[in-house]
Amino acid sequence: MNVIVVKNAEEISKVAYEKMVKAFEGKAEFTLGLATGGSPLGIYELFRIHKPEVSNVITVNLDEYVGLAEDDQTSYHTYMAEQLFNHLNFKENHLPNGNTKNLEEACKNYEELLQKHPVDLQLLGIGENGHIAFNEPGTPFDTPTHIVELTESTRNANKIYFENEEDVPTHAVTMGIGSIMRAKEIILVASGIKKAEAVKEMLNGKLDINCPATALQNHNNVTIVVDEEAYSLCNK
Ligand SMILES: N[C@@H]1[C@@H](O)[C@H](O)[C@@H](COP(=O)(O)O)O[C@@H]1O
Repeated sequence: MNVIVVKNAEEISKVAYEKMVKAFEGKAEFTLGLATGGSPLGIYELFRIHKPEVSNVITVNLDEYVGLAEDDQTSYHTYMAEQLFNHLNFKENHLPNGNTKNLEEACKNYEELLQKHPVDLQLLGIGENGHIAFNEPGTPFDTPTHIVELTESTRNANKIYFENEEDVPTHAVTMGIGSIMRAKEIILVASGIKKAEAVKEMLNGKLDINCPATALQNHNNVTIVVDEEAYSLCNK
């Protein structure tokens, strides 16, 4: 894995943004995999400031909570609309459907979409427990898009986005590790000391389903962009 260590979150966003734009500019069509959470916010801000040409870009997001209406303030649909889709004219935008009675079918449909539009570049964050998208520890590395029950640790980390703790959904629909690994290129961003343990495991640990991000060791085109704090436990 190619590792770029920079000073802080702002620098991470700059490096990731520039790599992403370079990848899709001038391409007839490009499928860009996007992520939510705190980590990509600075990247999306740069998109809003610089407004690159994205009419050739189809976006596919990693995941969505189960049981929230698309226009719910805390859904990932709303997050993406507010951060990006209301500001730039992408060719198409897709997120998994977590608000349906037939979640199995929603997973199947999303996997079909990914087969139709293979991801050229996938942006990822990493959870404190090493999860990628919502693939929690214990998820086999070949899983397609599926329904997950969120761990206490993930619900805890994400509760800041909800008014009440009990509002944090218990389940989500997520691209699987198998789906993510099919992306031709992956950029993972992580900043801050809270991510240091997960980053260390991902880079220095053995392949282990208990740290989903270690799966990335098997991918041939991954760039990890981290700040000094997130990298601080590596090689120690
Ligand atoms: N489903 C998202 C992940 O895609 C994200 O990478 C992770 C880290 O979030 P943050 O960037 O806020 O630390 O949180 C959530 O669980």
